[in-house]
Amino acid sequence: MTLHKPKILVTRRLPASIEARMATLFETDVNEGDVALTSEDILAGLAGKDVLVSTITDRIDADLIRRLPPSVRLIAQFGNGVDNIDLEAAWAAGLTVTNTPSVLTEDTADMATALMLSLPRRLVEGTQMLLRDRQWAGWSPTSMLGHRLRGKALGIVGMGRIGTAVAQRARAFGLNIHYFSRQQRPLAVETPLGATYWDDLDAMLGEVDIVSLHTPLTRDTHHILSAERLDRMKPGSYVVNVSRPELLDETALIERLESGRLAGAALDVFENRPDINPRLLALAEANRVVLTAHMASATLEARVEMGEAVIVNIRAFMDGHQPPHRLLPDRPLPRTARA
Ligand SMILES: O=CC(=O)O
Repeated sequence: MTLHKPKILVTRRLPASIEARMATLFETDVNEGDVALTSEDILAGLAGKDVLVSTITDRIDADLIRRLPPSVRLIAQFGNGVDNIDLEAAWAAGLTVTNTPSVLTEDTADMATALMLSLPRRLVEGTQMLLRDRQWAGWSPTSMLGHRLRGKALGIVGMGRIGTAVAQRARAFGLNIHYFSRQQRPLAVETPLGATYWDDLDAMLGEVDIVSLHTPLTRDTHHILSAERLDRMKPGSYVVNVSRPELLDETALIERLESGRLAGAALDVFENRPDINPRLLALAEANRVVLTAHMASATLEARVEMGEAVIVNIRAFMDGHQPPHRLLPDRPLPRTARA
């Protein structure tokens, strides 16, 4: 049992209800500025604290971990992905690390599905025509023709919680589900989805019309959609990425979109954010890609539930219990700690 209120540093603003609850439960310092803190700012803010509440915009690398004040024993990440944290270094330093999985699964899957629909059905283009170009194409037998989703094949890379939720939605749209994953999912998962498991990603890529990435960024998955693999995709197919930008070779993707080899891409994450590659912006102008601003899990509901999960993790840990979302070294490690 803790005798004092846990002292926590929160590196970004959180929904008001979560900040209010944290203020009653903990001695809370919030980064009011709400821009990503530097390592030095994080370290200065952590003096005398018990817990670092980090988010995916913080770079928690081995150097920062080595320099943490000894009072800090928990990194309670507000987020599902933890590729911004050097987990090996954290564990080696005896720290506990938690995240907030599950609560953003459905919202992220909704967004991936919306992006998947937006490409062949020219949703953004239709809006642009009315709004930017003030043009009315109107109904005609030949105007604004897209492509039907039903009957096409979707290849999901990473059939975890989010990948499975995407498959459920895609199934309702009549897509045939294929997936590549570290492990084959049980029949109880596969059968209702009519899902086909591939243990060879290269082979799957040649069979599907849309590839959607839903794997965490680890040492093994960095550029899992490499230039060579993009070349294995069917001509005229689509890429959807709401996961992490480093899962694909962005330059190689751009080249294949520019050449017309691939029909389109819908991206929520970008290698050089916030400076999005101008070639991607030009492709967006030409309605070849749909770009959103890392907002796949951005619903108020998800953010509040993520905040609640952080609170539960902190309280359990500080009371000497196992936090429900403790990360343990039983999964592939993130590739790097990155901003
Ligand atoms: O990208 C969002 C997350 O990992 O929570």
